[in-house]
Amino acid sequence: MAIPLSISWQEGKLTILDQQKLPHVIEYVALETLEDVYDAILSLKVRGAPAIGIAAAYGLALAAVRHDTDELQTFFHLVEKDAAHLGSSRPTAVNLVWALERLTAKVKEAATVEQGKKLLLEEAVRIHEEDEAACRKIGEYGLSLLEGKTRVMTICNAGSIATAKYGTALAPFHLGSELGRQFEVYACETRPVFQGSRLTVWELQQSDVDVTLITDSMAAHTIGAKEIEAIIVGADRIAANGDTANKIGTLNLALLADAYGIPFYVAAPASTFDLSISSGREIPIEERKAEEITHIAGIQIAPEGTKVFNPAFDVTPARLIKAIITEQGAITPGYEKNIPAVLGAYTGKGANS
Ligand SMILES: CSC[C@@H](O)[C@@H](O)C(=O)COP(=O)(O)O
Repeated sequence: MAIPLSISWQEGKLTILDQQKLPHVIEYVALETLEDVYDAILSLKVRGAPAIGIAAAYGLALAAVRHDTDELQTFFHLVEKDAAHLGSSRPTAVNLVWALERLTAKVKEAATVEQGKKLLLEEAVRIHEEDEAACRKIGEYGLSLLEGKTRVMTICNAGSIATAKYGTALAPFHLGSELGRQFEVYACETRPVFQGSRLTVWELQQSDVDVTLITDSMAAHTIGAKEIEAIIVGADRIAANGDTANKIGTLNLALLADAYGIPFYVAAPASTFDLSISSGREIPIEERKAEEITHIAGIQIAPEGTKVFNPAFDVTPARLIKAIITEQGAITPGYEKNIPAVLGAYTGKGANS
């Protein structure tokens, strides 16, 4: 058994694990054009904040290779146009624009178009490698924070396949498995797209982690009945005050953790912080199509024409978060002050504004 990976870059080829088909079909698809990458992000073939950023970075670099011009300013203009297009694929996970901004800044160092194409590819590879290292660190810090705790609940999939490797919220479980430390993980199925049942359960099983599936509506009962000791989730965007957007249903768990008096942890790399916004009120919340709720696996489960509200994310107020676990260490409340103090040389979105 091994920790599954979802993005591979080998010999100039980008391949992703099609997360829409999991867990029944394990299929890797090649993405060759800007539109391939845009569609893969939009359709959730590649998903999870860090993985979206990595895929978009490769997508921008791949598209640049095909631009047929020797004129540097024209090339820069085309790269920026591509970045704007990719950046519009999904609005909430800030890692997407963070990665694209890193590439569009990097390419400006080029003196020729050929050099620009090379710099873009190198930067995409760097983002990919840095994310794996960051997630491993998050796993280590997460393990210390969860010292003495065994029964932990999570939602969505903030795992290896949502990142370069290891994941964020799931990183302590993967590392724990490697080190012989066994957790009992309770995974919420995560309606409407079932990232919990389809992805988290599958991924943790690959890593020999003891995982139990529950429906989202069972969380309150399960925390009491199974004596859950902590909740850990990922993040799509964290504002300067610590307010955190993550998969819809996360806020329910944070409120439950507060009611039960158990710690609620967020795990995320520096690339998920958006210090250009002061609070969660400014985080754009993606609304997805009605069919995600009215249909399950193509079968209609609600009357024809049913009115639907389908926000893909919610925002957990910072006051409910016991700590935010990053690659630089755990950040504790007093977030406005403690986020910059812990992230130090952080160069993410809004950090230098
Ligand atoms: C390490 S992934 C963290 C988050 O991106 C994850 O928890 C999440 O909300 C993913 O949402 P998704 O809509 O599946 O992309």
